Amino acid sequence: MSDFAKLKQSRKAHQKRSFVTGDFREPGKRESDVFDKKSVVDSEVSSQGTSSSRPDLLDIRGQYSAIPPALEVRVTEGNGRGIYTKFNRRPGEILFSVKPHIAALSNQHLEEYCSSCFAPKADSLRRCTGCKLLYYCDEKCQAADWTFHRHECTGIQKWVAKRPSGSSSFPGDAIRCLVRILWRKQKLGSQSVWAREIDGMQSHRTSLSRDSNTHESQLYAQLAHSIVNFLGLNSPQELAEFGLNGVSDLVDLISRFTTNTFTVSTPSLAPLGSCVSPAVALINHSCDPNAVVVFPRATETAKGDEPLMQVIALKNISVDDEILTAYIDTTLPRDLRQKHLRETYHFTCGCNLCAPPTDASVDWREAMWCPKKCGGICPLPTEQNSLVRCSKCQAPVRDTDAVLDAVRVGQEGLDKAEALQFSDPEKATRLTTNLIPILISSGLVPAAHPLLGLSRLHSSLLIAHLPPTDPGVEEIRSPEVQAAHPASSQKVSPEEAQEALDEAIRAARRAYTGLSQVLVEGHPMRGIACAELGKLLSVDEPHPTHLEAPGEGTNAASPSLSGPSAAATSPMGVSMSPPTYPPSGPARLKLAYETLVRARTELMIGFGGKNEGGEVGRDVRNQIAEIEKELMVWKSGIRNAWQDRPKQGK
Ligand SMILES: C[S@@+](CC[C@H](N)C(=O)[O-])C[C@H]1O[C@@H](n2cnc3c(N)ncnc32)[C@H](O)[C@@H]1O
Repeated sequence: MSDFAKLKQSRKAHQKRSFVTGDFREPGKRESDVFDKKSVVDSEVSSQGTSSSRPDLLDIRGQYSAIPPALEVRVTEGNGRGIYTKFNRRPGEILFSVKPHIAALSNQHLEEYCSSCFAPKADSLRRCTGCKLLYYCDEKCQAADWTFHRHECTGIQKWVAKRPSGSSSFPGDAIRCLVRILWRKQKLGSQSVWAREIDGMQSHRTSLSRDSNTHESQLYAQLAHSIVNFLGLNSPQELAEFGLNGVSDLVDLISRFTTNTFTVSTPSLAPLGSCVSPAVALINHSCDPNAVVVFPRATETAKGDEPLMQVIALKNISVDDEILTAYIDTTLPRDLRQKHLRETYHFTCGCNLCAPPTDASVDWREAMWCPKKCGGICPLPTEQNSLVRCSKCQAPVRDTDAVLDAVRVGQEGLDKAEALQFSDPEKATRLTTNLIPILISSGLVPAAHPLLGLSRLHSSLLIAHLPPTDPGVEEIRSPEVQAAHPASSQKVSPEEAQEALDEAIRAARRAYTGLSQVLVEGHPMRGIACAELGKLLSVDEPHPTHLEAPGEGTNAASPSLSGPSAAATSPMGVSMSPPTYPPSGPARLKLAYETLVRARTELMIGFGGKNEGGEVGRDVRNQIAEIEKELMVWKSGIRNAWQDRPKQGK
């Protein structure tokens, strides 16, 4: 076997085609979606009652020891407590690290991840013999979680015995987190630092709607009902043994949870479950954050400290500046962000991105290209404002109704495709495939909503269902897929597999381009999207359609994401096809290399320089080293072929 074939084989052996283990989300995003919104239960929770039992904001005796001395808690009017830095900070700096007070995996991940350290299953996990629901790496992990699981284990067994026959439901991660809090508080006492930190978290009980039909009221009722059930109580009065005096205290607990919970994610940002850290929860929100919360799984972290949460600086932060993270998906347009923040967090964001738009500034989240193609952008028309112009050449957008229609259809399609992505991925892919060209031809920029959402979903669906490109590997679809889609049961030809890969690359590039227009360099979502693109580009390099001169495609320094900079005619006088994306041969390998180098730079910020960009950053580093060796082999091969070419006139 040639050196090159060996290198290529070793790269392929090491690589999966994706770094991402599922769809990826805003890091640390606190989602109301973590709760099951489907069933609405009978018990109605009163939002009335005495004023919030929140202790004095500044009374933090002995609490928050997880916050390092370089940071401090300050109170401002309107925003309550927040965390400020006493020193200047650089992008990629780890501001603080903490193990959450409470964490729980979501049900769909229970068999794939350890319920104590949240590590993915390596060979096998060991199941708890009591509840037969939670799994652990080993006895050590089980022992570490026993403090929290002891009562939960019996609770789950009772729940299973009581549930209606045929139902496979288990209490979800939100309920298990809430009930773990109650058992822990009962054990440690309500005056313990641990319990005071939990009770000191912001509650919005007194601002909850009194209308029992709102989504929030129904969610609260459902959670309250499930907590009482899971604890095996007959009525809310029995909550007294957990230090809760009646329904209003229970509503306070739920409000603290919904306002302060975080989504635990994999190092590639796929959501895994929920967690609560009162120290990290002191950080206030901005739609243009200067820091981010991630779970990078650093190599030097002891297993017992996982899942370790880290707050990482995304920008330069000056002394006395407030540390601000984003609670919601900041790629969304202003109205949707404001709606989410009001509904879940009960405040109106006053950050610079939320300030009313001016004529001079156009937000890429709500923009389209100039109709005259001058290179400028225009605000997207809305029902209220259909007279929009290019901010550069002032050309007006004429057919605003068509743009409005495309955006509306795109939003409906995105909602549908998101709902179908796991139950019927083929239908979801058809929706994204059909809608993206409509929005592009209407002039939306890659970052505009809902084009960016559709592009991200499309990319993750294509990556998740890529056929193998290696002709030596025969793929056969599962009997379920064959039964559901007989037409798709034939073997995939190498050409079809190659086209599917190229299509996934184009989709990943569109998603990364959109994210780059609205998120700062180093934002973890950008880093992961760039790593995904680099990884796809490095899966395979189809044979080049022409022979390149040495240096033509293999060593250009500028990282181009817009395709190869191929000349119109090759040095050998052979007419070349116009530049296409993605390129083939060594140009593709070179592009993969440049994209991965860029991804590493981004990941070193978003997941911390000291963490070497987290687990994905370290994978990317290894992949870069392998591609470097391959590029050397390509270069010397091309040089030899160039030197051996038949000379003209001879
Ligand atoms: C996770 S807590 C943050 C810490 C909180 N300030 C405290 O004192 O506990 C979230 C709550 O803080 C407040 N908050 C966070 N960011 C804010 C902002 N940018 N403007 C106004 N209030 C904010 C809101 O009441 C929100 O529900």
